[in-house]
Amino acid sequence: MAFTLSEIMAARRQQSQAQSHTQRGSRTAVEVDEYSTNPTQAFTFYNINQGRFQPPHVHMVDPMPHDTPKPPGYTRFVCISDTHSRTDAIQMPYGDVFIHAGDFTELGLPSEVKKFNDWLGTLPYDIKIVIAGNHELTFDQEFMADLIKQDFYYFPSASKLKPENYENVQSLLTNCIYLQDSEVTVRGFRIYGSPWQPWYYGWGFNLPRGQALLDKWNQIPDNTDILVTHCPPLGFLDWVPKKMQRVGCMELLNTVQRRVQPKLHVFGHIHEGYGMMTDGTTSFINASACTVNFLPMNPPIVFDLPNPRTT
Ligand SMILES: Nc1nc2c(ncn2[C@@H]2O[C@H](COP(=O)(O)O)[C@@H](O)[C@H]2O)c(=O)[nH]1
Ligand SMILES: [Mn+2]
Ligand SMILES: [Mn+2]
Repeated sequence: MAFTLSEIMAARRQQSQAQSHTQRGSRTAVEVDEYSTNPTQAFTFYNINQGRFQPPHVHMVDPMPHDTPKPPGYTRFVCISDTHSRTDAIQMPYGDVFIHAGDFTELGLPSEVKKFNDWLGTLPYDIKIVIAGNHELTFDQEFMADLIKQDFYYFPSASKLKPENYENVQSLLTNCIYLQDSEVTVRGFRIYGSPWQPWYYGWGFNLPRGQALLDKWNQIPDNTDILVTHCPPLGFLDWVPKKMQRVGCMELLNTVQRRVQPKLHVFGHIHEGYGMMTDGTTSFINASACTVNFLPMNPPIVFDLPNPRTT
């Protein structure tokens, strides 16, 4: 891939801007990036994960073993995602706060949501936080309205659903706190959740890359401690090997690194990206339980954070 001199100069300007924001610890409003619609090219162009920050803090992190003792004064987060109605064999570790980053069903059918909620009811955590993903079709009311207009053409297996069965589908989640472009404070941590992701074959909560997604990320409060999204940010656990593509969201990356700077960002969606990384400020967890073949093989990832001081 060849870049012109002016493109290289523009990338350098962007890099040094990002670097000086990081050094000063300042937070800036995020604008749509000119390479937003081509994330694989943007990853190379901006040298994300290597040249954007000096010294390079970005690296993979080995998830903590589940039997690691929790230090006093810490809260343990148990992160999972993309369980796709396959929770039966999953071994859940000790922890305080459960976080599920979406795709807990295959199609968002009320029967699947009830089954997931029953499973949540068996889990021992003090607090359980859940967001939706693109597979929770019924949680996206606008998507369902369009699906009816198209006579369920793209999702015939959802055609037996009647609006009265799913209009209030969130109310079936009685055993958790459900976040949808909203936040909750638990144990002093501000947690924000959002289900949106870049358009891919017209599933639920799909939006075009660029301004439409940035409008959603702009709703994330500056002082969020833990961000939960369904999709990854560009360059972090977002590689799709079979397509040789980076598919994370550029505007989400810039929102996380330049404005919000949460301690922890939990997501899923790209099953192949299961694992953990850090950029020195934020720890990134792709908690996809299912592999690319939809087998629930990946264990939940646990993460400890010191309890915020309350004065
Ligand atoms: N090339 C892309 N592949 C994508 C994208 N979004 C998802 N995927 C692939 O699908 C699986 C499963 O995702 P799910 O939402 O259906 O559970 C994921 O692991 C990827 O392989 C995309 O935007 N581009
Ligand atoms: Mn999934
Ligand atoms: Mn998904």
